[in-house]
Amino acid sequence: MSGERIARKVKIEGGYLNFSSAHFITYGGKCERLHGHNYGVLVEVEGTLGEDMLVFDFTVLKRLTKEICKRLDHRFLLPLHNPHLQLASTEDEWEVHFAGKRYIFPRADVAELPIDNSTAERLAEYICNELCRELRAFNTSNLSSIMVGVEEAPTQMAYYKLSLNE
Ligand SMILES: Nc1nc2c(c(=O)[nH]1)N=C([C@H](O)[C@H](O)COP(=O)(O)OP(=O)(O)OP(=O)(O)O)CN2
Repeated sequence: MSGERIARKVKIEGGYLNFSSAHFITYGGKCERLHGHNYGVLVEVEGTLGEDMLVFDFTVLKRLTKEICKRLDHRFLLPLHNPHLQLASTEDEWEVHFAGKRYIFPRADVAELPIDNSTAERLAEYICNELCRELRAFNTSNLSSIMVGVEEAPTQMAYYKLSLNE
């Protein structure tokens, strides 16, 4: 039905939409200890019915999201733009300083993220932006928004929602 004014939503969650990563955030002038989370990811896409009566193909959305999760899985999440961390790199390693602490990470074990802190909020934003970049290869003219949720633990989740086609 063309000119449809009803908003619809598709959602993908669970399964392999997860990543297990190490991180620490800085907050309140402090830096957490290095620790890990089994992060869960959900994606919601809103829009009208497009071709074949789909808002967007679940299977494509899952594949794209899984690929992004895979790039984060079993890595240290390094926020490249954290003003409280001093970073230095060589071809093989990242060196991270905070006050008296110094970490050395093999480069192959690091996900280099263009964010200022590896909070669930920023991770949701990062994944959402990555997903939008991947979606440029598809017809998304019927979509109005995309939202990504990142769950640090079953009790705590952060969401980021982006309006599309504005
Ligand atoms: N809004 C947000 N708040 C907090 C975030 C975040 O990303 N967004 N992150 C953290 C820390 O990363 C912290 O590691 C959260 O882990 P958690 O296991 O919940 O910490 P606790 O040890 O305090 O919780 P327990 O339930 O006792 O394990 C903090 N806040």
